[in-house]
Amino acid sequence: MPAIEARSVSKAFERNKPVLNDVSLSIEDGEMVALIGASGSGKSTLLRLISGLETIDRGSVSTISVFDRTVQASGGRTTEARRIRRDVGVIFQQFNLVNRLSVLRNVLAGRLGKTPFWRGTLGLFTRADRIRALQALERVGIIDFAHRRASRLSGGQQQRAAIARALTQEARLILADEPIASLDPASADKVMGTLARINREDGVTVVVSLHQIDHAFRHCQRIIALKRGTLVYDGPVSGISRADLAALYDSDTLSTADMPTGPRLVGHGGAAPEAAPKVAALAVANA
Ligand SMILES: Nc1ncnc2c1ncn2[C@@H]1O[C@H](COP(=O)(O)OP(=O)(O)OP(=O)(O)O)[C@@H](O)[C@H]1O
Repeated sequence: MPAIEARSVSKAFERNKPVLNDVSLSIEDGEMVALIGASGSGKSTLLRLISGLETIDRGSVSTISVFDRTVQASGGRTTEARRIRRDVGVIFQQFNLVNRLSVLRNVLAGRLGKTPFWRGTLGLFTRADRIRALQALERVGIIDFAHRRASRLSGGQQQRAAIARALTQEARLILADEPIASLDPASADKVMGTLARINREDGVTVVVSLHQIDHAFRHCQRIIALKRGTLVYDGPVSGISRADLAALYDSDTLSTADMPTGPRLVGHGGAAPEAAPKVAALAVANA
């Protein structure tokens, strides 16, 4: 079953200014996919549409399904979208934790979708939920900070707390929108390594938008590239070249640090995409 199925997705915030233009893609359960593209290419918008945080254009033929349940259709969010969100963990660049609450309380928020409303508002989580949250904190390596205020964690630690929240939620799909954009290289490595491990060990599908292409090469098996709202590449990381990347970013000065020198993949449990890569489209979009 595909984790995500998007058909002819278009989105415009202003009339005649499409931010996404007829984007179709299918991501299998268990894949770890990097979403890349220059600033403003539509990565966040696509992730927000998949998670149901944004709505497709009214009257458009776009459809988006998550685990075979329709999130967007007939020009709007479906009534199911809210329920589907229980299976989807969303991680943003700006660590979306509640600063004044403890790390543990933030992580327990992952249980809210599965907790009766009155219990959740009073913070009355079950013992099983607390154990689950502590186990998640242990897995992401920040159990020692469980009772610390979220605001007192470093950016990388906050991002790992957000991953622990998704684990506690038992998310089957994690959508991470530039989760390492504001982190130093070592913290970025830890966050990406944590996402890759969860993907590998738990089979959680991960779609992560990135500006740091080297991380896409190191941790992901498949790349989907957007250029000015159009999907221009969808295929294995091994199928994308320096020239393709230069075309994608309109740059002939890509840093060598952006390209891998060794093996491109680290151990990964996801399924390989079968669709032929659409490298040719890059040249067209760049023309
Ligand atoms: N709520 C909004 N209202 C109006 N325009 C928006 C809104 N959200 C995004 N946009 C516009 O849509 C375009 C795509 O934005 P988006 O954030 O999806 O790109 P991105 O590829 O994620 O960029 P970045 O890498 O800089 O985060 C941009 O031109 C942006 O200004």
